[in-house]
Amino acid sequence: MPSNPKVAKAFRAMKNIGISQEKVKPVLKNLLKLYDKNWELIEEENYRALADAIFEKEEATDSKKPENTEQEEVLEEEAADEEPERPLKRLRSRHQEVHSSSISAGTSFKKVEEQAELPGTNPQGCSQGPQLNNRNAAAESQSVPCLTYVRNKGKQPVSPNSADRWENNANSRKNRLKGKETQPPQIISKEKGLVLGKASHASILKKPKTEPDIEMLGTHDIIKPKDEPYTVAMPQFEVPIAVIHPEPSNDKGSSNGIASRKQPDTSETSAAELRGGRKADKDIPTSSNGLVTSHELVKPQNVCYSNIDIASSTFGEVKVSINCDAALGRSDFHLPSLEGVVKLVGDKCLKPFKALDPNFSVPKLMKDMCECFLELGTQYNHELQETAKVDAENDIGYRSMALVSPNGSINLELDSGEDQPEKSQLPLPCNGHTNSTQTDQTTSAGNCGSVPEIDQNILERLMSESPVALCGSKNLEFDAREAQPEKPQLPPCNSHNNRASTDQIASVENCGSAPEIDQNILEHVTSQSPGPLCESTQDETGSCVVTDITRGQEEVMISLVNEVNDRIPPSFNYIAHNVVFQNAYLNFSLARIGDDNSCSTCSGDCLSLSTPCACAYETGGDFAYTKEGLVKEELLKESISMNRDPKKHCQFFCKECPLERSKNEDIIEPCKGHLVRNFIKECWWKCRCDKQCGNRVVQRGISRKLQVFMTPDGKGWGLRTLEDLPRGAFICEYVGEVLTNAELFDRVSQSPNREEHSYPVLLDADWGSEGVLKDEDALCLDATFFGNVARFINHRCFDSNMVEIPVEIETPDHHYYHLAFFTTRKVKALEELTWDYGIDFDDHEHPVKAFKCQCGSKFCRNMKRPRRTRARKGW
Ligand SMILES: C[S@@+](CC[C@H](N)C(=O)[O-])C[C@H]1O[C@@H](n2cnc3c(N)ncnc32)[C@H](O)[C@@H]1O
Repeated sequence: MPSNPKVAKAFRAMKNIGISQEKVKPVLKNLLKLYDKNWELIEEENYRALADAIFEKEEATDSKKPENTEQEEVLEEEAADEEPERPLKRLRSRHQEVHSSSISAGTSFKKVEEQAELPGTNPQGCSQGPQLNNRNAAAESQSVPCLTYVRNKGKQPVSPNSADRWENNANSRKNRLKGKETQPPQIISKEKGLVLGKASHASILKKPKTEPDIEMLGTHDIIKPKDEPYTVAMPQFEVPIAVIHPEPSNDKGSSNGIASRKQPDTSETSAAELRGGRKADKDIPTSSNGLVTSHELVKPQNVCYSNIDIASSTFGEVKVSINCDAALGRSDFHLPSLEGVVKLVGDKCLKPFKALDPNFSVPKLMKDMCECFLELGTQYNHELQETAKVDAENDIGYRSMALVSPNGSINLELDSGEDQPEKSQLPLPCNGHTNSTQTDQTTSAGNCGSVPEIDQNILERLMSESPVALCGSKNLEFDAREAQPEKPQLPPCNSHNNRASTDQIASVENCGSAPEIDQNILEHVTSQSPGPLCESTQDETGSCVVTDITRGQEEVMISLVNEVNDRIPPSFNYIAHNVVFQNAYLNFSLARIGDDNSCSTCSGDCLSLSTPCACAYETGGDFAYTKEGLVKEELLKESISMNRDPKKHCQFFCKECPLERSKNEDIIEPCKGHLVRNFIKECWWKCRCDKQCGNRVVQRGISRKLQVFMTPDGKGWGLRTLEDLPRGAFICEYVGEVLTNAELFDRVSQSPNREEHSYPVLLDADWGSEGVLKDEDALCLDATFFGNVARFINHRCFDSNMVEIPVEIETPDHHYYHLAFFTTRKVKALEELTWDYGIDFDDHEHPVKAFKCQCGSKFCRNMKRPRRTRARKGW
């Protein structure tokens, strides 16, 4: 045993997740050096830093060199002063509770009949459906409880030929999390004290409690994919952040996924020069601000907004200074925290629109910022100031200052730069500073420099939207130029103002030293916003056509046509992968994926193995896909049957249903039930099979020829296939913002027009494994503002040609998963693709008003009477 107990403990922790000492030792040694022997950093989150660094190292090197095996050497070498490798994944210093659902015992399913009964033949009828998808049978329905519960103790693969393999699916899934206390699912059972109430349609809608701001910070804990650069501080405000995705379709950023730092660019050319294509004028006034280093700040010549100043140094530091005269002479003004201001601006600008208001502009944003500053400043709030002080103690990349002149005019400065001198405490209220829009006259922040965390999103938006790009002084291997996916040439915009087009992209590219930002976000803001799809042209027949609504974000181009009416393409931000909105808790860590949840010894294509690997446990010991990449019959039938007749399937009932909780926290109605769904589990990073392994389908993205079109029957836009499709084919994932159920409730309640199209679905397939699910774990997806092609899929009652199946990719914790659509039958080219939202058309109390169904199905639930109850898949 090593003499240092901390080392021994680290070895033990790694051993627990299957990592040998040989692998741990060199990495631990490096980490110790890197963190100055700060064991706290290494130990936190159950040695997550260490585990991640080990995995990264493994991924980065094809050949593994055998290391010395003596643990003691680690200690001996702690003192060695060779330059350690940087950890390949950046860690966040904050502490975070490792969440995971407790495990419930698996449930044995009844074998489904070959063909699901049609509604007409089933007097019980299928239940009504969801708007926010939750196929919970409404409580008045006669739900079929699970009668047997079998625990898959051995986790042994089940014979692929076993007729019971889908029965084992749920068992294995419930057992997948290590070290979790097992507990049976909440089943309809009076003995367990669960109430099986009737569906109440009279619940009072109540705004959910909003989390305090302090909790909003640091709710995300995301490891970036190896192909992407890492972000020091994930954005925390209203703009969603990209969720990890396994194989970016565009090969951008660092090829090996290692975000390393470049040496600072010491060239004399400043970012402003690059943008303007000329050398900096050394006579341009420079800042004397204490926060700025000796590098000159150069004002670009093309900035002409009277109350905004932008200056950059030769090292790429940039300062944005906003002058807000409106506080002039106001004695009631007190300096608010910048965090508060940014939050308020976020609320004001972003909340109502999400996809940017077509009238959005940076000057307007800055004006809003000044107004918010004034608003908060005149409602002096001591608590806010305290928060600012606390936040100021955090080490953050972006600094900001708020200066108030003696005459009350405000000068806000946003400053990006990591080599700033120590932050100064903000004396509050601060009202004795010289105001100037000239950076050289700006008073030192030392006198008034609150340094709260500023939303990186705001900066990124500024980067992409501003006529002058903001550049940070952080130099990373990541080059914004690489971040631009190769996009097909798009026809010129003819109906909208595409502010974030190539000009802005170019200015970001030219920065050379882009701040460290999430590549996905950069893509969103540079290529997506503002929302409208503006590449529509008219073809010779006068039809509106968009060549590729994905703007190059999918492997295939997806066109849009309107041959029916004058409606122009909708305004939204196309994203190929989910993004996290705000409070949703996604805990991705390779360290959480044990060996029994990945195939670390596989190579090539797992589907060709004679005995299925560990990744097949989830699906009862057999892979979910055929060699042709289609979902296997049994799983498909089971999934279809679940949608068509949920009452025949196993449901769980939450102890305290998040849906009901968000409606009324004081009187929480009984849970109306959630289906226990079968998951597909795909191989992933920790697996050693290759990227083309047949057990990786959804993560590879859309491959079929699809088209968005205007439906002729009043359903608005729809999605259709341009090729014949076999049964069981993957079409697309439902991509959108990952929100908590409470956030969604909030969003929908605040929506000015609730009757408009809404796109949320619940990720409730595993809610039952928890006692009381926390708000941040009760997730859903909303594609209203950020989404992919799935947002165009229309509803069809009962006999839709697609079915959704939950897919586990990055995390065994099923709070978060992917919702993937597969065909339920052969589909002919040009047929519309539909899925059954599961809406209860009679639920008039639902926050989202149901549309009048035009699905045309002979089983349409909206037409047929008497009503059938059917649980929504959504809310
Ligand atoms: C996910 S969106 C589908 C795309 C939508 N048609 C559009 O134009 O953007 C859902 C919305 O489409 C419309 N919709 C979907 N299925 C429908 C149906 N069967 N009948 C009538 N409207 C439908 C409703 O307005 C619904 O809120």
